Amino acid sequence: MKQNDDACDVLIVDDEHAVCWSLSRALASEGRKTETAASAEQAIERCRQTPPRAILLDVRLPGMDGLTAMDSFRELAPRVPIIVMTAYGQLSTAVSAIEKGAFDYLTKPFDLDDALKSVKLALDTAEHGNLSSPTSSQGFESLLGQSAPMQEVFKRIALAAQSDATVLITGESGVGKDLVAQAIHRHGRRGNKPFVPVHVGALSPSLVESELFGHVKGAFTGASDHREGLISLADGGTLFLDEVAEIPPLVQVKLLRLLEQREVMPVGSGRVTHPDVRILAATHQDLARLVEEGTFRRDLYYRLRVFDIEIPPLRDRREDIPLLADHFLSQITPRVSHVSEEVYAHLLKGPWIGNVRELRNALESAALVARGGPLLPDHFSEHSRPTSRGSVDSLPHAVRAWLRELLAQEELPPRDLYDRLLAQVEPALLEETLRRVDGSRQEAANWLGLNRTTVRKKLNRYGVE
Ligand SMILES: Nc1ncnc2c1ncn2[C@@H]1O[C@H](COP(=O)(O)OP(=O)(O)OP(=O)(O)O)[C@@H](O)[C@H]1O
Repeated sequence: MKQNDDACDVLIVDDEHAVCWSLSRALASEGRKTETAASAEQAIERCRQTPPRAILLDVRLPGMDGLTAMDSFRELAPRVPIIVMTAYGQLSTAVSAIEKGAFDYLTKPFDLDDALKSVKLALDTAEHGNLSSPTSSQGFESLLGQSAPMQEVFKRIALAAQSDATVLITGESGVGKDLVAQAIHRHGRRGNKPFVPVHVGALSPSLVESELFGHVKGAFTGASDHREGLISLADGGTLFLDEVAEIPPLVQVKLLRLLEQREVMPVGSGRVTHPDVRILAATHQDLARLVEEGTFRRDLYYRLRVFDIEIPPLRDRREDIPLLADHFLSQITPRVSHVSEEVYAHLLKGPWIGNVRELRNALESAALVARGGPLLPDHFSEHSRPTSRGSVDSLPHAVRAWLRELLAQEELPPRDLYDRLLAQVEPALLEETLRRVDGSRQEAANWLGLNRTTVRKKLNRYGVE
C-alpha cells in the first residue's frame, strides 16, 4: 500500500454535505487531516492515488453503495480500517459490514464523540497492525428493527457471529431472544451445522441432565436403552439453552464442566466425550440477582456471559412497531402489506408487555376479527392488552415499568415506594375479589388469606364499597 505525506488521516465518504462538514470539523479539532468524497466511485479513485489512514464510509450512496465499495477498498488498501455509517441498518447490513472487515459500525444519527473515539481506536489499532481480516458474507433476514437499540443488537449479533464465544442473550419474554440466537448461529462459521434449541424450563428437573448429556442403558429406572444427549447431537454446531436460569443446581455443575473443559459424561457412564459445541444461552430473568440470591452459580454465570446481548422491551423501541406490524400483517394477509395510519397510531400506544410476540398475536387476532376487510383500531380493543398468561407473567414487568416511570418524573430519592405500590395494587385486588364473591367480606377475607378485620380496615382506607 502506498502511504505518503499526501495521505489524509480520514477519508469521509458521504453524500450528505452536513455529515461531511460536521465530521471534518470535529476531526480537525483533534488535529486530524480529513478529505471528503460524495460517492464511492470518487473515494475509490482517491484511494487508488493515495490511500488514507482510515475511512468513514456511509452505506447509502448515489451509484455504488458503501458495502459494495468495501471490496474495492479492501483490495486497494487492505490495512486501512473502515468505519461503516448507516442511517437505517438491517441485521444483514451489520453482518455484511463486519464480515467484510469493517472496523466499526455506527448508526446515524450518532454522537460525534462516539465517532471520534472510533476513529482514534481505528487509527491506533491500524498503527499496531492489528486489524482483523475479512471473511465472506451472506444475508438472511427475519429479525427486524430500525430503532437505535435494535441497531446495537444487530451489531452485537454480527460481532458474536465472528467468534465461537459463549453468548448470554437477555430480555423480557417475547423480545426475540430465540431469533437472536438463530441469527448468531446462522451467520457464524457453524451456520450449516446443527442448531439445537433446548427449552430448559419445559423439561422436568429430573430429565434435564439426561436430555442434555444423554444416558447409558440402565442408568435409571426407565432408561431401557443408551440415548445420545442434545449436546452430542449439536456436535459441530450450536446448542441453545433457552431459559437457562431454570437449570437445576446439579446440572449447573455439569454444564460448567462442559464450558470449562469441553467435557460431557452421559448419566450412568464413566466415559467422557469432547463434542465440539458452541453454547448460546438466554433468559428473561435477572441472572445476576439469582447469583446474589444463591440460586445460580456465580462461576457458571461468568462462563455463560463471555459476551452478552441485551434486547430491550418493545415499549422502549416503539419506532420498530410500524415495521414489525407491516411485516406480520403481510405474513397473515399476503395481499396487505401496510397497516393504516390510524392503526399505527393505535399500536404505538399499546403497552406491549408481551413484546413482539404479543404484537404479532394482536395482529393475528385483529385480522380474524376484520374478516378480510381493512384493519381498524376497534379490531384490536381486546387484543392489544396482555393475554391471560401474559398478564400473570407480566406483573413483575408492570411493576418495573411503574417504578421506572415514577422515578423519571420525581425528585430522588423517594421514601415511600412500598406504600405507594400497595396503594396502587391493593384497591384493585380488593375490588376484584369482592366482585367475585358477590360482596361477601368474610368470603373475600378467606380468598385473600387475611382476617376480616384487616380486610375491613383496608376497604375503609381505600374507600372500596
Ligand atoms: N425483531 C423481530 N423481528 C421479527 N420478528 C420478531 C422479532 N422479535 C421477535 N419476533 C417474533 O416474536 C415472537 C417471539 O420471539 P422469540 O420467541 O424469539 O422471543 P423470546 O424472547 O425468545 O421469548 P421467550 O423468552 O418467551 O422464549 C416470534 O414469533 C418471533 O418470530
